[in-house]
Amino acid sequence: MVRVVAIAIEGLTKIFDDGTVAVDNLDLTVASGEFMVLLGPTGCGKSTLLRLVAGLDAPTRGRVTIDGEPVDENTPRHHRIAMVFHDYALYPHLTVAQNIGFPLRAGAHDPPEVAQRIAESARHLGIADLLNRLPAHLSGGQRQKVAMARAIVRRPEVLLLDEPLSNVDAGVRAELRAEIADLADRLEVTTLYVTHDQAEAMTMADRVAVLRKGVLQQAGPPEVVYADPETVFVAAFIGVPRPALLEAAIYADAGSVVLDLGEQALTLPPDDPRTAGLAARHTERVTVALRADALSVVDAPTPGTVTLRGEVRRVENLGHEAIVHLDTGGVGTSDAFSHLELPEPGRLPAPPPDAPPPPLMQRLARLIPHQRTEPPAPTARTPYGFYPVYDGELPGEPLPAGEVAVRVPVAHRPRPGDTLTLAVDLDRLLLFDRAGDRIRIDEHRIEEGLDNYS
Ligand SMILES: Nc1ncnc2c1ncn2[C@@H]1O[C@H](COP(=O)(O)OP(=O)(O)OP(=O)(O)O)[C@@H](O)[C@H]1O
Repeated sequence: MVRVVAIAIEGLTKIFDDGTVAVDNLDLTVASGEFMVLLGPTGCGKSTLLRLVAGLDAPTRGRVTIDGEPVDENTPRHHRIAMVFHDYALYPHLTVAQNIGFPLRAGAHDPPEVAQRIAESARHLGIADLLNRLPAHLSGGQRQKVAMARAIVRRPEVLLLDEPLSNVDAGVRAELRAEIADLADRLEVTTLYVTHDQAEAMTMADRVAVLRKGVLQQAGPPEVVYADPETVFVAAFIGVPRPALLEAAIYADAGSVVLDLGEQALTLPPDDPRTAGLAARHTERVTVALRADALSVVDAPTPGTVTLRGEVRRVENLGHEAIVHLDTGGVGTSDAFSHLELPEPGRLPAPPPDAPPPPLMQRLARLIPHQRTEPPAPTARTPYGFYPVYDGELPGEPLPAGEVAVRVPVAHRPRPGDTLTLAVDLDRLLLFDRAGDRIRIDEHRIEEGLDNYS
């Protein structure tokens, strides 16, 4: 079934008077009945975006339409939109029933209908037995349910939720997550849900939109943003434990490709399409993202398997499994290079000095011989790989050694100091360029193929 686009956000930009760019040229559509989660770190513009969708603030550029009708500051109480904030904002002197019925007070509803709507909303949230209580006599979870009941009492078509569970106890949060997602589904209401909690995003969303500094990084189903991230930021922001981000240099020679991590290298199998795709990036510096599920402990390297060695630093016993953290001797990608840095409060930082050159310059750069011997002698190795780091890229302080994490059965957990061999699943090996964008090896191969025909 083709879903109708309920919310269309086009070229939306919000620049505050002090110059803060809170939302930056954002395009996003939310289908009718869809549960879309806006996910990102604090200050990335989630709340600002929600307020623009609600018509509470005016955008600097761009527009929002709901079912084709523009939303603007003249329609802040758009009758089809309901919003819930994290602080519940209940009236302390009103009972639960009066709080839920509050949005109907000025409407054209007669008292029996109001009572019926309040009862219906309370039933949806499972709080029908609390109707005569005052908010002070409710738990945090119950208060949030009252706020939700109040939001749905007008039977909105669009529900905007701004971190509604952030003030609720951790224990109740998981339960409420499921209830809210289930409620939105039953009511077939189009929902935009803001959170910085990836567990919330992954468990509740039909699609997750990941924001960084006001810029949309990626929107897609939870399993896609997890397994197929478009930027290093998305890869690093989603997943527990966080993936290891390691500096690497690509070295291609006579059909084989090596991802050099410094103290050790991943030698990719020749004749593999992924190897062919990477060969064109000979000498390029990249970030390798390795999630725990891209790694598995093996007894010893076997032919055809790509392996890493690591020394066990820490073992976290979670009862059902253990997470083993190993030092591979690799170099962790610094914040400045990984594009993971959080915005300074109130202001976006200037673009990093190592912002990528335009594509033509990148191509030309590959043609410029770098200072190295060919083939690289072991002495040419740096902590970053075979090739010396290019000018101006080395930070003053040495970077921490790159740790990777792997899951093992508790019964087979190693001890700190043990050395393990890890097989790397090449299908889950994620590579990113210096701009933080995903290197899609197959696409690159197609591009190269086209080049050959031009
Ligand atoms: N009225 C304002 N004037 C100036 N800057 C503002 C204003 N409101 C928000 N900002 C800034 O805009 C950026 C985005 O803020 P916003 O509240 O949308 O982020 P957020 O992702 O919702 O953060 P959080 O998760 O902490 O609520 C931040 O840098 C914030 O400091």
